[in-house]
Amino acid sequence: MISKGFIEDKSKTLITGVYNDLTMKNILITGGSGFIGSHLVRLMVTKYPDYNIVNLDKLTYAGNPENLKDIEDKGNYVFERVDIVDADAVFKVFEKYDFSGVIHLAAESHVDRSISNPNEFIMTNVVGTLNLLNAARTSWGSNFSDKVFYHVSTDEVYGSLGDEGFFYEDTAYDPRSPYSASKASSDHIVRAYYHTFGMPVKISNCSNNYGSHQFPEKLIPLMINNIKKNKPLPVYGEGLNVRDWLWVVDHARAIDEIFHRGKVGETYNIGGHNEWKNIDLVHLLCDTMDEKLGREPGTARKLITFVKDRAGHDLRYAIDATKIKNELGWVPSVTFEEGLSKTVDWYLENEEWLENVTSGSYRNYYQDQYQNR
Ligand SMILES: Cc1cn([C@H]2C[C@H](O)[C@@H](COP(=O)(O)OP(=O)(O)O[C@H]3O[C@H](CO)[C@@H](O)[C@H](O)[C@H]3O)O2)c(=O)[nH]c1=O
Repeated sequence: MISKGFIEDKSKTLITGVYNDLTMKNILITGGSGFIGSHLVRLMVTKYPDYNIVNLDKLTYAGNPENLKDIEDKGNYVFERVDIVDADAVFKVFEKYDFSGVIHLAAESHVDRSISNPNEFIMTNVVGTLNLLNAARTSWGSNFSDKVFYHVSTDEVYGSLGDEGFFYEDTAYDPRSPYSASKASSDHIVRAYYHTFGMPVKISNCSNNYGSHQFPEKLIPLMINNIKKNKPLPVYGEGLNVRDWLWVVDHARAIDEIFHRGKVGETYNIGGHNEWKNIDLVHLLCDTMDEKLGREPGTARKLITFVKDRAGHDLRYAIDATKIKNELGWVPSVTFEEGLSKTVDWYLENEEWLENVTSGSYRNYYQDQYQNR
């Protein structure tokens, strides 16, 4: 084991050189301060005390270490504030730690933001992924034994479905937003490093996630926040678009399975088989919130406001998750009703978190704290 002092004195790790204890695997998780990333870091730190989990995160508006407050003092957790677009900084982290595995989640993820600012998505999602692949390749040389580079991706790479059918692992890519095009590009680059350089890669493509710690720009936390504050509930177009919702903790469980037991060079689709038209989901949220807040039934529904549709709005996503079920035995652990109820409770109990992320105060606090590192 690494001596306690070595871990606790984080400043020491900066000058000690390669952080390498042969009894402890160093695993890099990028984007670990974000929504899905923080759930994965929590799972890995808790479930695998013999792993040293290094969370590399830039701390954008959507990520803050506050999300990991409950585990940040664990001896097997380290935080590195790094922008994956900065190739030198990424190389330095790979020099400092001897990683046996990389789980790459860091990404710009909001479709609407990708429409107003595509460049940032290409830089972070495409160039950032390339920088990580290059750093891993340099660090690992040609010795790939027991190494894994795992790219966590989205079902949006497959494009838009009509009223019928599902996305399968071999569905042709047809990304239609700058966000999904950037994720499709990074998937292709990851696969290219497998075919060209023999890098042991894995990819998963997951459907829409919901749960605690999701930035309230995404549909579910945005609606919860607005219902609480009696603000309008903006439903794009006629609300007929369909999404396949999965509890974020179940996504983290799936990533754990794929990372440890998935086949190298393969893709796994992850989804909850839980399709909802946006308007039906918003109705469910309204009714759930009315009940939990002790309001008159029908109160929240009056806040629904149909607004201009998203440009190029994909109609429907639906995942066929047979492969991960048959190969790895993964199935969701909760029903949508259970997961949604837990989620609503969390946002109602964590008002301060919601206020701080929307005002940016966590971000400012942590950015000041880490700016000289
Ligand atoms: C924010 C917002 C969204 N919508 C609609 C647009 C979509 O049809 C649906 C869900 O929107 P979003 O929560 O933005 O999620 P969506 O665009 O589906 O993409 C999500 O799901 C993807 C996986 O499918 C992830 O890769 C993305 O990172 C994630 O953002 O709700 C509204 O009607 N009103 C809203 O205010």
